[in-house]
Amino acid sequence: MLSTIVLIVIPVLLYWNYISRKRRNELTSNIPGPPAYPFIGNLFVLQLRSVQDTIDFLKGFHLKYGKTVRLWILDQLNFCTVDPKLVEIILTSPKYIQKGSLYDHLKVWLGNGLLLSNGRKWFQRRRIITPTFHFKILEEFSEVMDEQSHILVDKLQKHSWTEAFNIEPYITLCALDVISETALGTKINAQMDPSCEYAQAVHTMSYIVMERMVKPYLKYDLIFSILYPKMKKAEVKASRILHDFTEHIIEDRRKLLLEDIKANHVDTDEAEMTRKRKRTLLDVLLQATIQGQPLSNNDIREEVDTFTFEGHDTTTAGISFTLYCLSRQPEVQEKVFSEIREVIGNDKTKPAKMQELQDLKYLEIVIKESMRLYPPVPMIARKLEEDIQINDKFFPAGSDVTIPMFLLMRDPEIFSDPDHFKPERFFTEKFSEKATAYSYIPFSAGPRNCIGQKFAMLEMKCTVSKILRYFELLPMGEEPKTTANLVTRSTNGKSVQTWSQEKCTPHRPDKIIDCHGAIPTAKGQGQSI
Ligand code: HEM
Repeated sequence: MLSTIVLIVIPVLLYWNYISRKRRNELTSNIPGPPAYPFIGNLFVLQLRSVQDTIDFLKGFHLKYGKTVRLWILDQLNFCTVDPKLVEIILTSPKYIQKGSLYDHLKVWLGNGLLLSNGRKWFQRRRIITPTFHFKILEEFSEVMDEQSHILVDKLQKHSWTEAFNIEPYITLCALDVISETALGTKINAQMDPSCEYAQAVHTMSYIVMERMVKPYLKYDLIFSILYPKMKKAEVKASRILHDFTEHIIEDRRKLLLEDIKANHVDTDEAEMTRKRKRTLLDVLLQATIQGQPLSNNDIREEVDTFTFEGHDTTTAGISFTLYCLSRQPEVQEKVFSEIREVIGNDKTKPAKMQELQDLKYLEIVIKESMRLYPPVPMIARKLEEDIQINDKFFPAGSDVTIPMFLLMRDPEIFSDPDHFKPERFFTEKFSEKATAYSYIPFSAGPRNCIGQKFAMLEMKCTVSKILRYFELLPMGEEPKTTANLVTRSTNGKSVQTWSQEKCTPHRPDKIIDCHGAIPTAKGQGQSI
């Protein structure tokens, strides 16, 4: 009986699979890619890869097959592209704003927040949230950034003059403190208490999401629960901790806001709110209405969770890779340090003002160059809602298109000497011209670009400049082994050695040069990163 069923069912499924792919296969046959098997497609090629070697794996793929590669994952047609023309069409058109299946695993945590929502919901939320990044509000946020980076340098003091260490965990906690205070209006003090439940849950959740992302068969909850029961349990626990935490804060803040309004301390006028206390993303959402209706706690929670996720791991990657690059490039570090002293002054305890941070133009291109080599968001993906035809190439609606940023931004046709850290290229090279503008997109581009990019730049500048005001970074410790995780990470951290600037006299440039002259030489110094 069983064999009869197998004999009938398998050929039927094979035939159905052949028919369902046939048209798409024919239409896209001129786009190269590895041979696909019935049913599974290229699943095995992908699933055998660990998170660690995603970068090398995709690099190899593009070297072998060209700028756009075709892949089948089960019945899903995928394209992986570093072709700026296709990237431009996808990112700039409001027709292609739906996210690819790559993001599905984030839903457990982020629900349908701004990063994952589509259509009308996304449009309305984007409109509500955009004012949170108003200049005036950012100015207040920069005070929080300064305070938190001050705690950070205190924590780093213990490493000064000792040995190379991984700076990333310190930056993570600082970034988490910044985002919770600015988005939620709540201090979680992660830097003072790294074992705090919330920080741990964020860490666990990020790890699990990425594990599921690189193993496409774990997309199905049932298979995930059967194959990885412990991980499933950890996912449920972490998501409960994260959701409970934000829900409590929303409740408390809603009560506070209502009490304030009752007591007439606050009127609903925006300017008045801003004047009385620091306005947070949560306040914006609590006061927002859509067609006269306030947002529910659940609606607000998904947005707040999205900000916590998007707003701390990304900036951590941006800051810690910049610090690593600076530690390996003493001349660049020297220039940044001089600029900081010129703009902010010699008193390192003085908080940096927002305008001063904006005036750090050289530091800005250093951060941009670091993000080119190590894009904090390693890849983005879209699901095509309509067909795309470019010359003889056809991309059918329903396909997923993935854009690996770390390959796009190292294209030798666009960037001279692409694997080298050369911040000055942002002054001299012409890749910002229209034709190649879509080759440098660490914050993505078009209608779904990063809403927090000004915030991110401010935080990165604030933290990096604060660290450099206190420490010189030495090129010690292992070179990072980069991997495309949810954000770009290094499997062995980002090692640097800090050397207290106290040892130099900030008022005496000759002394500074003496200090820099004492930098121990290390493997990789001045070499390609
Ligand atoms: C160096 C830091 C950052 C980088 C490189 C970065 C990069 C990106 C990229 C590439 C996207 C587009 C994702 C996609 O198309 O799938 C994005 C979206 C987004 N980012 Fe950022 N981001 C950073 C920091 C931040 C911060 C600090 C916040 C919040 C405070 C934030 C909030 C968001 C949100 C909410 C979206 C979704 C926007 C939408 O779909 O409308 N990001 N980010």
